[in-house]
Order: sequence, then C-alpha cells, then structure tokens
Amino acid sequence: MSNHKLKILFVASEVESFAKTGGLADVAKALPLALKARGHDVRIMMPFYRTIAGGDQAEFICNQTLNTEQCGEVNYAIRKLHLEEVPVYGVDSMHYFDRAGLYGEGNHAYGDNGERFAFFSEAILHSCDALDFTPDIIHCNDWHTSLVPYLLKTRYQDHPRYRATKTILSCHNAAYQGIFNKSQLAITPELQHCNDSRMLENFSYVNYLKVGVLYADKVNAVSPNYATELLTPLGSHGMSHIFAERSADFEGIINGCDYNDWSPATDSYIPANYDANDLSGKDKCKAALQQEVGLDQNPDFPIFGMVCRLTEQKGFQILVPALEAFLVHQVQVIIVGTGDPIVTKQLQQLEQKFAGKFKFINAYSNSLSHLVEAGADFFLMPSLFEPCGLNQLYSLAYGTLPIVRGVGGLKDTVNDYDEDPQRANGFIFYEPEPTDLLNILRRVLLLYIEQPAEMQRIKQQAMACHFYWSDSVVDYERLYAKALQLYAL
Ligand SMILES: Nc1ncnc2c1ncn2[C@@H]1O[C@H](COP(=O)(O)OP(=O)(O)O[C@H]2O[C@H](CO)[C@@H](O)[C@H](O)[C@H]2O)[C@@H](O)[C@H]1O
Repeated sequence: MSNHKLKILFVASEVESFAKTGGLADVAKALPLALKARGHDVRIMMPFYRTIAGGDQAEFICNQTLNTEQCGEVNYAIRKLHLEEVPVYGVDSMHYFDRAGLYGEGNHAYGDNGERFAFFSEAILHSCDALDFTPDIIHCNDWHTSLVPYLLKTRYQDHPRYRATKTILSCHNAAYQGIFNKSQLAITPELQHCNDSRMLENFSYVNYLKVGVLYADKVNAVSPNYATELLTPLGSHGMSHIFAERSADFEGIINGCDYNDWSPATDSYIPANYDANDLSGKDKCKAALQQEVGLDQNPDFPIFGMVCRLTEQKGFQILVPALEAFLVHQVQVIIVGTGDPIVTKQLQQLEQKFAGKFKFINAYSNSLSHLVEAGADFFLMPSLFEPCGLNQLYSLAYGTLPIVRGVGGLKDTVNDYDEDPQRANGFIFYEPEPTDLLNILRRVLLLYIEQPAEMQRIKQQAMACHFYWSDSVVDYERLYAKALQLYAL
C-alpha cells in the first residue's frame, strides 16, 4: 500500500488549529498530516465557520451554486487555508456557518443542524468539480458527514468523477447520531422521502449516523474495544443491529497521540520542559499549576486533574459523589471543562465546600489543558463509555498516571497496576459506581504516600508508552485498500 499513493478527501466538522470542541478535531488534524507524511494527496474539507482561526487569511477559490429541487439555488464559496502541506477547503455559507458557535450557543444546539450538515455533505460532493479533485477515498467522520456515503450512492451514482470513489466512515462517538425530523430535510429530498426503516426513528426522523454506517464502503470505530462494544446492545447506543449488519466491513483502529503538540520535552505552554530521564521540570509545572488555578501551594499533595467536555459520558454522576468523600484527604483536584449546566453547578458547589483543595475552571483553555497534563500527578477519566479517549494518551506522555474506567479505548491503552505491576502505566476500575471509583482513588493515594519510588517507576513506564499516528495510519491505509479492493498491495 505504501507505494500506492491515493487521493483522499478528509471531511470533518471540526479540525484542530481551525475550530475545535473536542477530540474529533485532534484526529481531524493529526490523521491527515500522518497520511500526507505517507505521500498521499490528502485534502481536508470543513465548514468555514465565522470563528475559524486564520479565516481572514483564507484564499478565495470560487463561488458555487447548489441547485436544489425544493430550496432553489443555495450559494456558497470555497476558501482555502493550509495545515502545513495539507490544503484545507472551507465551505463558506453565510446562512449556515456565519454564527457564533459550531453546533449551538449556550448549551443549546442550533435548531437547523440537520439542514446545516446535510448542506455541508452535499457541498462536499458538489464542490469537487470546481476543485477538479477526484478522490479515491472520501473519509467521513461522525454524523455530521454521514450523508456523504448515501448521496454518493444515490444522487451521484452516475457522476463520472466518482466512478471509482469509495467512502470510509470513522465513528468517534456513536452516542451522537444526528437525529432530525424529515421536515428539516427539504435540501435532501432523497432522504425526506426515504422509507427505509433501518435509518429512521419513529417513521419521521432520519438518523444520520445509521445512514452513514449503512452506506459507507468501510466503517471503523476509534479503538478495537469500542468496535467490540458497538456490536453489543449494552455498548452500542441502540445501534448494535446496524453495526452487526456491517460487521464484515467494520473494525476498530486506535487513535494516535500527536506528539508534536503533546510532548513535555518540547511543550511551549508549560513553564518547564522535562522528559522521562529527568522529571524535575514536572515539579515546577505542578507548582505553576497550583499557583495558576489558586490551589494551596503544597508540593506534597497529589494533584488529580481532569480536562473534558462536561457531559454524562465523562462519568460525573459517579465522580461527584466520589469526590465528596475523597476530598477530605490531603489531596487536590482540578477540573477544567465547559458544558452541562447541572454538572457545572455541582462542581461549583464542590469548589465552595473544598476551597483550596478543589478547583473548577469553567472554561475552554488549550494552555490550561497542557498545564494540567504536565502539573498533575494523576488524570481522571471515569467515563461511562469512551470510544478512544485522547487525554489518557496525553497523560501517559506527561507521566501523569491515568485513572480510568475500563471501557472503550481506555481499556486498550491503560494497563492497570493491580492487574500487572510490571506492565502498569495507570489504574483501572470497572463498575460505574462511586464506591468503586473511591476505592481506587484511595488505593492510588496510599501508593503515592507510601511508595514514592514505585510511583516514579510507573511514571517512567507510562512515559515510555507510545501511540504513534505513524502506526495507526497504516491500519487506515489497509482499510482504504480493502474499500478500493486493492488486495494485491
Ligand atoms: N475545557 C477544555 N479546555 C481545553 N481543552 C479541552 C477542554 N475540553 C476538552 N478539551 C480537549 O478536547 C479533547 C477531548 O478529547 P477526547 O478524545 O478525550 O474526548 P471527546 O469526547 O471530545 O472525543 C470523541 O472523539 C475522540 C476522537 O476520536 C475520542 O478519542 C473520544 O473517545 C470521543 O468521545 C482533548 O484534546 C482535550 O484536551
């Protein structure tokens, strides 16, 4: 495969460096760069949001008009930015994307998200003529671009440009399925009149992710364990029958870690760099973190950090009661995140009760997320489910031991200390119960207090674990080859 250079159009709703709300953006940056490094002609396409970073520098490519049956002419422009050597095309529609948020504002999704991302999917296929780009592979990501495989096999099935084009759909989070009333879908009449019950909910709602899983040539989840979970009723967010239907074309590929952005030896966001041979810089980062967020300046207290979207997925319903009990000990906890107002309130109350020991920073801050990774001793990920998880990979790189629930990609990447001390790089608990989390937190605290040399050994072992994109990209190349039936390669 490495000798076979492909034309790849990578389509996503967010891309780190331009627009980001979560882990999808990290992958949508790192994977195309890894594909480029393998010599493929890879190009990214994303919505040209009002808030897109560097948008004022974008090169205007062309104006386009999408002729729709029911919505008349829809005008948009294509603008071009660059991610190193990779062109990034922005679909610029004032009507759909000139807004303050990506998907909504103030924790409320935009009411027309179904139409917005149906339009984006249509513009992806529509604009390749103007760009004169004939992709071998269109790599789609999550529900936002899940209509592309369907449109390719319906509206565009006889289009000469796409005669040999195949589609991949990566599922970064199957809990978000994009379910929209058909009445929103005038722009995509094929779906508005669709009666295939496999992709409908309650007859009148279209489930975008189901459409994508059913129509993509190959489908992957972002870790092998999550792929296995998606085939079970318990772990599939109600979609196991759909994934089962595609099981021959479905697999798991673990995410990588972008060590250009996430390496304590070179990180420019942190006050002192360090590596596995000399961890003294980590102590300086710890002191800086305590000072920056207003925790008591005590080098002996272990710091437990967490950075994430505040959603049910991340396990706050077990974390908050566990912390109520855990924070009576000599420990410090810092959580950085935005999202659910109920979780926000719970964390604010916890902060009032445990001032100096618990800090909640209700913000989205890239620099602080780096400082937490570097300055904390442990990183909390008690997720109810976790397709892959990236922060545990960053934590390993920074010698910040992850404490995770044994689900999804967390199980694929963290080795538990109690199960096998020699291979350990973190700690795993299984039952989604506050007492199980509390038990492991106390177990970790004891180890921290009583066995500092052992802690040091595990930290160094964690820092020696690597999840390179240059490895995962080979699995993606194999998936592309299967989609294109290039078995000989
Ligand atoms: N307040 C804040 N301030 C700064 N940075 C913040 C932040 N909140 C979140 N982030 C950042 O967003 C990213 C989150 O990535 P994750 O993979 O952990 O979760 P997410 O659930 O968004 O991604 C989904 O997609 C990814 C990619 O496939 C899967 O790994 C994951 O399991 C799946 O749920 C990290 O880079 C993190 O630092």
